[in-house]
Amino acid sequence: MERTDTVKVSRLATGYHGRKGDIVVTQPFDAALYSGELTCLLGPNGAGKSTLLKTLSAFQPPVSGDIYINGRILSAYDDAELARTIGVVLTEKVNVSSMTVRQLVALGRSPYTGFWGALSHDDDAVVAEAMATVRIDALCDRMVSTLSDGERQKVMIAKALAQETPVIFLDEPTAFLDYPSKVDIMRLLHRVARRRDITIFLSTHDLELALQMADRLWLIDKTHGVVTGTPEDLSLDGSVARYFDRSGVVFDVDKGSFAIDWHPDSCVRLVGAGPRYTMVRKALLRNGYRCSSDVICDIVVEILPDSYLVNGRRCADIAGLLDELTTAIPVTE
Ligand SMILES: Nc1ncnc2c1ncn2[C@@H]1O[C@H](COP(=O)(O)OP(=O)(O)OP(=O)(O)O)[C@@H](O)[C@H]1O
Repeated sequence: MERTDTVKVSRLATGYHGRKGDIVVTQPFDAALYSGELTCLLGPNGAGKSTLLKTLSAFQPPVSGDIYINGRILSAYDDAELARTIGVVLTEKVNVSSMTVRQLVALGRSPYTGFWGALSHDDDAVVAEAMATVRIDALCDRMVSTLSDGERQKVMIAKALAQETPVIFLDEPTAFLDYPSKVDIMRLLHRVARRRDITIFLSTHDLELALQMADRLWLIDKTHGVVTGTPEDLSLDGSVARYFDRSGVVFDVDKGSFAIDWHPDSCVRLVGAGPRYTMVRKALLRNGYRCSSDVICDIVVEILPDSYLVNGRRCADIAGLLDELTTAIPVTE
């Protein structure tokens, strides 16, 4: 499938109009979003993610620069055209307590329905398909007020799909969800972008998930502005580390993920292999011990088939091993 740069920004600066002049949140940058791709916008609190999404959705004007959607400048779109071009899913809980799931998803058809908003058979089919895509068919007659946060988030995504726009923007769709639900939503959006060849752009704080699941990232912060690229290119060129390394957290480019920088001050010779080796090393690191199988240390931990040895004393599990460590008598070699 051919990739099209559906959304293009040129020397775009975002921000607000203050009494003393413009407050620039993001300095001018160029970037693009592509059809068939899921792009994630990542950055620390206050970096300007919501401001950028609101600007791209035409809820507020740019401080400077231009936004083009399907080759046409955004400011030339009227409200009706915008509603058929961009679907927007915000995080705020919608106040639709007296509505069923099906009725809420059907609101996505309002850019196409007449003055009275009556749905044609075709509209009904689009609503049913949107609910099926997001796998919420079973919820269709439930009142929206009775849904869990994750279920409601899926309903809002189905509403955006029913709107049949080539572009969908979502502000933190994975906020407040448990980890499996976050994965579920991201996987769903990734699949929908591919299958329907639409452009999906979302802001998130779920860095690890975005690194795994996004086709492309936009990284944003107040110091560096915006950089864009595949998660892999941005990992390799140091951008991910530059945007997110903090004291105590380091980006491990070999694993493509972040790790806590523990600064261990003691060492343990750890003898063994496999998943229990990995788990013991993890527990020891958290308790201030650097582990290696080939160093000479006062403390030796051995992983046996059914237990652990700490300087020759047997422990049944890792909790016992940690207790034993506090009283371990140094070995003499
Ligand atoms: N209406 C406003 N007028 C002036 N400044 C604003 C306004 N709204 C937000 N800001 C400022 O713009 C900056 C970016 O805010 P924004 O909400 O876009 O960040 P964000 O990256 O979405 O943050 P978070 O991750 O915390 O949601 C912040 O410094 C914020 O205080």
